[in-house]
Amino acid sequence: MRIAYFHCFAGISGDMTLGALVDAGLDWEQLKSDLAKLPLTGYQLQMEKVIKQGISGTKVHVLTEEGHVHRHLRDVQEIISNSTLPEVVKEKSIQVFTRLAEAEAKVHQTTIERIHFHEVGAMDAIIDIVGSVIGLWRLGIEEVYASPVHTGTGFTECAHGIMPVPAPATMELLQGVPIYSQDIEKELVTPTGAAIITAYCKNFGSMPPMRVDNTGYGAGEHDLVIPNLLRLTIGEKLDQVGSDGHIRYGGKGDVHQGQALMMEANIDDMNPEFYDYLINKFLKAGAMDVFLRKIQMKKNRPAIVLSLLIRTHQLETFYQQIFAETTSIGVRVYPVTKYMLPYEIRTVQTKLGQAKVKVARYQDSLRNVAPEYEDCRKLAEEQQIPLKEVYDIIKYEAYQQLEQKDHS
Ligand SMILES: O=C([S-])c1cc(C(=O)S)c[n+]([C@@H]2O[C@H](COP(=O)(O)O)[C@@H](O)[C@H]2O)c1
Ligand code: NI
Repeated sequence: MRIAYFHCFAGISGDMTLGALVDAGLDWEQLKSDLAKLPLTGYQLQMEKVIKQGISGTKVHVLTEEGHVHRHLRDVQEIISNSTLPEVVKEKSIQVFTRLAEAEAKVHQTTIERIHFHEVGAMDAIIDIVGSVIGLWRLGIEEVYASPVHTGTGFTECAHGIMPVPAPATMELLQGVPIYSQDIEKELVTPTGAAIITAYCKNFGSMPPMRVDNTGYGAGEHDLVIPNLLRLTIGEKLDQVGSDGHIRYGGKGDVHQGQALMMEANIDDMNPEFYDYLINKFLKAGAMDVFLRKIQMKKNRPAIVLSLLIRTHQLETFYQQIFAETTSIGVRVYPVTKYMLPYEIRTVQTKLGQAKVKVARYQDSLRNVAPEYEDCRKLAEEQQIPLKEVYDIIKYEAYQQLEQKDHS
C-alpha cells in the first residue's frame, strides 16, 4: 500500500502541502492542467526552488487579482462540483472545505450554511486545497500519516483582526491531534493546512515502517530559526520490520484486502510483435500485472485479451497509453478486490550461494516459499546447472531454514 507521511516540524499550510507534493514528484504541468478544470479564472500558479536553513524545497505561489471576497460553503461547493475533475477529487475537496466550515461555524457561533469564509474561502485557498487533493490522488496515496504538529505561538493579523496562534479555526480543527509549540512566534499551522491534514491523516505519531520511494519539502512563507518546511515522504507501507531486519508486507498472519481496477481490451488487428514491448512498458509505468489471453471473437477471428491490473488512480494514465499504443478503441474497466497473504522477502544462504525467496504465511504457518526467478537464473548461469534444479535446491533449503527458525 502506498502511503504518505507528513513531518510537520514547521507546521503545515495549504501552500506548503502543495509545494511538498510537487517536490515529492507531482507533475507540475499535470497539476496545472487539472486545476484548470475548476471554473476559476484570474489566477496564476508559480513554483520556485528555495533554500530554508540550507535545505532545498519547493515554494508554490498562487497569484490572484481577487479582492476581499466572502464565500459561503455552498459557493465553494458549487465551484468544485461544476469542475470536470474526477468525482473522488470533488468529494474529498468538498469534505476538506466542510471541515473548515464546521470549525469556523463553531468559533463564530453560527451554522455551516451561514458562515462566510474570509481568507480561507479565497481563490488561493481553493487552489491549495483542491490542488493538494489532486496531488495525493495523482501520486496514488492510499493512506496518510503525520507527525505531531508544531503550531507556533503569538498573534497573527487577518481579516478578522488580531488572532491568537494557533488561530481559533486551526485550534478547532486540531482537536484530538498531538500538537506542540517551541516558542516560535509565527503562525505555523493555518486553518487550510489543518483542514487538509486532519481530513486525511489516519494517525499522528512516528513514521510507520515504510520503504521510501520519494521525499519532498514544501516551503513556507517566512524564514525562521528552524527550516520552514513541510517534509513529505512517500513509499510502500511495511506492516512490520522484524528485529532480524526482515521486512514483512501486509501484516502478520491475516489475509489482507486491497482495491484495484482491471482494464481489458480485446485486440484482433495488432502486430503480435508489439506485445512484448507493451507488457514491459505497462509494467514500467506502474501496472501491478499485465497479461494476455487468447480468445475467439466474432466471425471466428483469433484475438487477444490484454489485461492490466492497476491502482485506482492510474485509470487515466493507462487508458491513454492503451489508446496511444495499441489498435484498441475501447477498454473495459471494473473494480476488483484483492485478497492477499502477507509475505516477506528473505535472503537465504544455500550450497549454491545466496538467493532471495518470497515467504508467504497464513497466521503462523508457512504457506509458500517462492525463490526469486532472477536470483535463480543468475546462479544457474554462473554454475551451469539447470534452472529447475537451482529452483528446487533453493526452495528446499529455504524451507528447511525457515522451519527450523519457526520451531526454535
Ligand atoms: O477566513 C477566515 S474565516 C479565517 C478564520 C480564521 C479563524 O481562525 S476563525 C483565521 N483566518 C486566518 O486567515 C489567514 C489565512 O489562512 P489560510 O488557511 O487561508 O492560509 C490565517 O492567518 C488564518 O489564521 C481566517
Ligand atoms: Ni473565522
